[in-house]
Amino acid sequence: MKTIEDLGDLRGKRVLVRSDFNVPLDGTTITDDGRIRAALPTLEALLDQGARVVVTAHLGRPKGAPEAKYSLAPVAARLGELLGREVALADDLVGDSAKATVAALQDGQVALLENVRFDARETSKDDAERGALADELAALADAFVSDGFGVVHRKQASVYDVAQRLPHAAGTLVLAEVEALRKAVEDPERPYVVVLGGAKVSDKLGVIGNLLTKADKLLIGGGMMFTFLKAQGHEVGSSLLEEDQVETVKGYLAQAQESGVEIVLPVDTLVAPEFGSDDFEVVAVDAIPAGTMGLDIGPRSAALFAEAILGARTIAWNGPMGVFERPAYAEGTKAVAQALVDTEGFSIVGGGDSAAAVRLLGFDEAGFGHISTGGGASLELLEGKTLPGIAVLED
Ligand SMILES: Nc1ncnc2c1ncn2[C@@H]1O[C@H](COP(=O)(O)OP(=O)(O)O)[C@@H](O)[C@H]1O
Ligand SMILES: O=C(OP(=O)(O)O)[C@H](O)COP(=O)(O)O
Repeated sequence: MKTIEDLGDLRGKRVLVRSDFNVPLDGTTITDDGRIRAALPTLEALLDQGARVVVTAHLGRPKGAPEAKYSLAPVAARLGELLGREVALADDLVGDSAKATVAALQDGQVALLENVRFDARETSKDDAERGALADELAALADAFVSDGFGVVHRKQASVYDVAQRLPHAAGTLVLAEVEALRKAVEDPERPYVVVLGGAKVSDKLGVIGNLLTKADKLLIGGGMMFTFLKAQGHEVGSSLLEEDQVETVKGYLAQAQESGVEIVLPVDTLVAPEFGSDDFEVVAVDAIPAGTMGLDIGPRSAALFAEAILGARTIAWNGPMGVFERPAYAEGTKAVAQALVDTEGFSIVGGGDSAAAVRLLGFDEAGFGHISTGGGASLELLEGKTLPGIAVLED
């Protein structure tokens, strides 16, 4: 991959940077700014050279139209504080406001475009639609730097198509992530254990087929566990469930058995009648009461998972074990994080929320082998897949 240095002298040049600023928010308060901090080295390197930096990023999953709760305004403010410079926020992505904001930039100044997913073309499956948006984005800049590692697994206009239209390079975050993760991908020390959880169940179920050919053990917690429990014939109440994936998961369970890979599922879970309720209890996974939802793995499961992690030489973890944002449902995630710190194996934590969980629960980042800013992206790299946002930079 080309680096920023390969782009030559960037003084006075308009450089479009794709960052991943998909940070956890409580209203308009950023609860963990790790992804913004991770973007700073590239932005500072460009600004120090006198480039005019235009940043594009997404927040959440808006449905292709502006929605106030997904505005990047809190991110612009935090980025300005961290850079120690004013960050102009355009009201739109490629409209009059964006054009005027970019035109007003002086050398060494930075602007942020409003949420790229407010434009439905960003995530379109249609090449021509994405291409039309990429043309408009490319018209705002002289060069493109891809540094949003958390989105390089997405074939989206601001990640993939725009790179085909401008001289391009990988930013320092993308380079560092790929280097750190490639080591684990190519020759993981064994036993190699992968821990999966979180809420993006349909996305992440897709990686399991390939992981079953790589890992020795898969530990499944978080929102993902209920589709597995259902596939085993258990009732899961009102827990997060991908009903249409139950058959696929049955296939994974059979595949694992044939190939000698162990899939470790929780034996107990913390349930409550509704999200946020303090009326919770721990039940066995074959006794989830109707009308309750599973919000964390239970203590027996946490001990089981910790034991597997402590016995491993390489551990990749993506996705919290429960709704860790509420202390009452954070114990499973804490236990897994603690085991990752205690193990003698090399540990990789991936994902916006998983990395945030580690910090918010008070763990020292130095206790982990690598904390990746990308969950889906790091998992797909670990699967051995070619990621569109990386491949396009290798051309
Ligand atoms: N049992 C569960 N039910 C619903 N949501 C859950 C459950 N367990 C974890 N989560 C949620 O998963 C979210 C993180 O998922 P995800 O985005 O997949 O992880 P990451 O960003 O680390 O890749 C957290 O906000 C957490 O509250
Ligand atoms: O948060 C992200 O990914 P992650 O939850 O897999 O770490 C990225 O910003 C990608 O977001 P997306 O999964 O909505 O494309």
